[in-house]
Amino acid sequence: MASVYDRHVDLNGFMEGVKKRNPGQTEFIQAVQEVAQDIFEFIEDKEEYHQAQILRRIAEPDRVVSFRVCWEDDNHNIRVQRGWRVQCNNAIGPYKGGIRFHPSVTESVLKFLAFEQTFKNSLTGLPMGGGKGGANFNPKGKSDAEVMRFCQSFMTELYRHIGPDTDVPAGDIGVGGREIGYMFGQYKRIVNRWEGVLTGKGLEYGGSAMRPEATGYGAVYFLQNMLKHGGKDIEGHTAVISGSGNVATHAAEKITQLGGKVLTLSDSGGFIYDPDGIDQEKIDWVKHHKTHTRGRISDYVDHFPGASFHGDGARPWGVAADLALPCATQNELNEEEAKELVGNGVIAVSEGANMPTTLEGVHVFQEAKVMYAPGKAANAGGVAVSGLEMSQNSERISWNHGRLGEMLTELMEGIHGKCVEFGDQGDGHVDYVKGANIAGFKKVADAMLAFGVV
Ligand SMILES: NC(=O)C1=CN([C@@H]2O[C@H](COP(=O)(O)OP(=O)(O)OC[C@H]3O[C@@H](n4cnc5c(N)ncnc54)[C@H](OP(=O)(O)O)[C@@H]3O)[C@@H](O)[C@H]2O)C=CC1
Ligand SMILES: O=C(O)CCC(=O)C(=O)O
Repeated sequence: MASVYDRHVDLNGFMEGVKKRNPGQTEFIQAVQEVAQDIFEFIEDKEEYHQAQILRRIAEPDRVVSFRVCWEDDNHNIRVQRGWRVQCNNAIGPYKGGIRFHPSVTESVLKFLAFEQTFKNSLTGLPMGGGKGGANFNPKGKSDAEVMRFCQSFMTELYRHIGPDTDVPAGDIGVGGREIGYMFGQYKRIVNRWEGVLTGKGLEYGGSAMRPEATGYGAVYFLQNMLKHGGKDIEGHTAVISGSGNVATHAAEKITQLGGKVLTLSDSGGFIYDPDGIDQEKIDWVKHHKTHTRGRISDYVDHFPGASFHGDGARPWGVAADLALPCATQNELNEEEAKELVGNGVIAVSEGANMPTTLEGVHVFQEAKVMYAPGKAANAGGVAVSGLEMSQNSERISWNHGRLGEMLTELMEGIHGKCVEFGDQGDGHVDYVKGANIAGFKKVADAMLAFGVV
């Protein structure tokens, strides 16, 4: 059997090695598999990448830090959670990527996210490496005081592993403005320095205008670029969106602003279908309900009676629409659901979430030649605006909403262009998965080559 160090090891041999070294880490293995198939094709005749074992090295995080997070709930019970920071690759800049608080968080989930982030951050063109962190803590149902105590305890360990030129975390599922505030306050208290160590901060203390909107808006700008490339537009088209958090609500807002009609939103309890369209007033209600009241999407139908709620964790992919934007979580759109979307005539899919489509689902979109944008390209607007927040903090300046909006639009156009450059199939179709994987890989790989064996 070929060794993983063999120049001629094939994709299967490589993946066997990944599986052996990461037993049971299904999400991480899935993310590596999705990238490896394109990279193997790309490096076929590029001896330098083989000799330097670049892909093998990128698929091994620089380090995984795991730690205990101990905190006290409102009833004075001592609670123990596990926290992690996965620092995947810092070849092109400090580690950068969000923090997720959700009961489903495992080392495998964070390793997949940090691996994806490495390629995504490279695609932005900004100097940011890839990392991700989090804890198996569920903020749902917790009081503000409990969330604060948890965040402070989490940062009391995390602070020693991060820094403005080392690793700059941000938000993700379960981590929004409130959590970033508590974590930033604790970091500042411990190190006695104000520095841009987190992004997604409040505007009052060094945050960037446009960061809350950036991921959702960016996913729609990417969609707009794809449609334009195919001679189409968002205006007059219907869209199904999953999730009802930061990414989903801002994606819905931008689709609506551009003349599209959003039919669905969801959460882990199920989805709402509103045949009249989820307009700005309804989106504002959802934003407030999820962020401030911290309620459920099912409550939507009590306020907007034209809509229906489909419970038991149902997902919206059976609703016929022209556009689909999965914006909730990983593996939330499977092969059957992809077939259903294709059967209903979906034109384009833009992933606001990270790896929301299973590998089998991706193949369905690819075979049907649907315009399909993987998360690492489509949702890169969030981290790109985080990169701009880092620049603003370093320079002690602040750009306004309008300027940042222009920069986000340009950045998404640039990412789309890179995907086309490496993913153009020559028959008018663009394989955006391949384009994103190769463009993201090449920059990181070339930087690693420059460093020698480190
Ligand atoms: N925030 C950002 O800037 C970026 C986020 N992303 C990705 O976008 C996705 C959404 O993140 P974000 O909007 O920030 O997170 P939020 O916490 O704001 O919202 C998450 C949404 O997804 C739903 N959800 C979470 N887990 C599940 C699940 N297991 N099944 C069904 N629904 C679920 C939540 O429902 P419920 O309330 O029931 O939990 C909620 O509606 C994630 O994949 C994230 O990694 C990507 C790039 C940047
Ligand atoms: O803004 C950031 O640094 C992180 C965003 C993120 O976690 C992501 O792109 O998945």
